[in-house]
Amino acid sequence: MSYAVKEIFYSLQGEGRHAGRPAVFCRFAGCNLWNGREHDRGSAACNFCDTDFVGTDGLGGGRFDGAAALADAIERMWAGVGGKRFVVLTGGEPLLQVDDALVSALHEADFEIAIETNGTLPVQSPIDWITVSPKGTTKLAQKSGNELKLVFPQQNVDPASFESLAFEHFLLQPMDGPHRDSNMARAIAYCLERPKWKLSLQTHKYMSIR
Ligand SMILES: C[S@@+](CC[C@H](N)C(=O)[O-])C[C@H]1O[C@@H](n2cnc3c(N)ncnc32)[C@H](O)[C@@H]1O
Ligand SMILES: Nc1nc2[nH]cc(C(=O)O)c2c(=O)[nH]1
Ligand code: SF4
Ligand SMILES: [Mg+2]
Repeated sequence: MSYAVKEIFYSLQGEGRHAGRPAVFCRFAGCNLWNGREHDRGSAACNFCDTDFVGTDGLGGGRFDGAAALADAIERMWAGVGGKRFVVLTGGEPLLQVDDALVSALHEADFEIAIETNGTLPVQSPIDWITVSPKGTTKLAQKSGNELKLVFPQQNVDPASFESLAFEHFLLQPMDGPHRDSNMARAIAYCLERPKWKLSLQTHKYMSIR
């Protein structure tokens, strides 16, 4: 299997229950809910994406011929001493490319593996931490995991409709963009009213790190 990767970088996990934890981010190129072109954003199934996932031209990006080569590149980015190594597979939509061979190679290299997925494709490999972030009215294929992290608010999406799914944590993440401040206020109000939900901030944006 050959993998198309936009970028690989070492940073702090900014979001969710692992916020603040050092991690290597592997951002896969391509997504099934948007082609990444601004021209087509309005008609895409996911239209609020904050990420450039097109191509393989980012720092540490490229085409990797096989799981060993990609796991090596990820391992080279890890800069921590001691502690458990942690990698976040993201994108774009990582489940378009992640397979058993890569997950095995990363476990061999002593990484705990997290994934950030839109949930439209099932997780089929033994990943250690699954974050599902549902998008609009798309059909969820992955209905269990560690955290369900809903970008809020979204048109025609009621957080309560996810509450019966098998996740350990239910998180609302204010939608970044032109209405970020009012989205934050609405997310706070929602969590105060329905304590099953906790707030997830994109803390890396406040820290001005990647
Ligand atoms: C860029 S996505 C990549 C992974 C996967 N495609 C997904 O959507 O979960 C990484 C995370 O950023 C979140 N995200 C994307 N755009 C956002 C925005 N404008 N405001 C807040 N969170 C956003 C996504 O919901 C997801 O949890
Ligand atoms: N620091 C940092 N944390 C993140 N958590 C999820 C991210 C993503 O884009 O998937 C992300 C990201 O891009 N940067
Ligand atoms: S599903 Fe994820 S990567 Fe794809 S457009 Fe939406 S937020 Fe961006
Ligand atoms: Mg991001």
